[in-house]
Amino acid sequence: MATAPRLEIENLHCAFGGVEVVQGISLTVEGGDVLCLLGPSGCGKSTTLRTIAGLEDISSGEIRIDGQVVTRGGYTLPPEHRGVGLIFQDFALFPHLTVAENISYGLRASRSEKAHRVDELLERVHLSHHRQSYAHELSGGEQQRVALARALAPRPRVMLMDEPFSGLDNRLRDGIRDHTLQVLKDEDTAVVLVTHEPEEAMRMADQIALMRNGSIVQQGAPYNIYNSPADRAAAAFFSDINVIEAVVNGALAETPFGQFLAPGQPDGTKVDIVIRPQHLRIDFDRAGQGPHPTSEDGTPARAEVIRSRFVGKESLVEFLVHEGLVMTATVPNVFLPKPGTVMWLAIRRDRCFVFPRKP
Ligand SMILES: Nc1ncnc2c1ncn2[C@@H]1O[C@H](COP(=O)(O)OP(=O)(O)OP(=O)(O)O)[C@@H](O)[C@H]1O
Repeated sequence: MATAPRLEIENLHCAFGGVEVVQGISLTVEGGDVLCLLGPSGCGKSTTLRTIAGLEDISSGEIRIDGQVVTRGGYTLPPEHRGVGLIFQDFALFPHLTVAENISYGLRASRSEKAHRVDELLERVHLSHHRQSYAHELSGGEQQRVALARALAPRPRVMLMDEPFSGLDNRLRDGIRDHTLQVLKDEDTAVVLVTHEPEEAMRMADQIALMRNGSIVQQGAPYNIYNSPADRAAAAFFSDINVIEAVVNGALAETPFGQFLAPGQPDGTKVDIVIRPQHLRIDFDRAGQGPHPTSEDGTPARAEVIRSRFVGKESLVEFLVHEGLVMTATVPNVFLPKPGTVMWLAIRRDRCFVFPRKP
């Protein structure tokens, strides 16, 4: 018989004072997998997480862990019986307990089993030398690792993490994220991680659920979400975008970069053609001529440099294509053409998206 997924959420609704903030969310997470709830502030990420923990009542829907119903309209298994671990932004360590005591605090086991589990986790989070330290003697990163070990100690079936890295120093964050991910994978727990940072979601997630206004607008592996966004806003959530506005005529949208296919869109439909700055190609002007059109890049358009800036690994060059259409290209390394320089821009056809415009 096939085993049930570690965590299943079915058509979850949750409201505060009659206002629905979670509107029909369904999700599945397997053991050892990380699902990131990603979205702007107020879209309902934390509320969803809190319903999984059993800290928030739902209006309707169902939550199951290893096939066992933990929340259903009118029934809620108390948080302590769900087998879930929680890590929030403030690690909330007990200041009067040592690192080892913090980790063993929630463990219900014999003294020797506790000692064994604490040793194992201290090793896993590289803090064996700090077992007798107190929270105030640890750096932010070390405190985060104690919080992780403490949440993992009872071997939770599901780990819930709400912006767990946002209080950490920028320079440390990447290393701590990678290490945390490794520890979570080794423990085979199913992880739901809330974040509003796309880079964090891309780095940590096996699956991203992109949320907006209480609903999931798109769900998939980071690569797929980035490369096949569901709509203009989904594309814009992950990077700056360029948008060319056009109107459909005969299933085609006419632009300065040639025609784009708009299959299934009736004549007169307004569409947005979306392209990320790194997918514009730049070429030099040769006596008023640009490069030849190709099937890969379509027709190039003449454009004038407005501004160029070097921002570290790459340069940002802003172009005026025509009145009302400004486009930005990113170019690796240093490329700083002067304002007024005439160049030619082309769009990588395999990297652009055509979306009907939303009102
Ligand atoms: N206990 C509550 N009572 C009333 N409204 C609430 C409560 N908790 C959350 N909300 C509202 O529900 C909506 C969703 O909040 P939630 O915290 O889930 O969003 P979020 O996506 O996690 O945002 P953030 O990233 O800012 O934490 C918000 O409009 C918020 O004001």
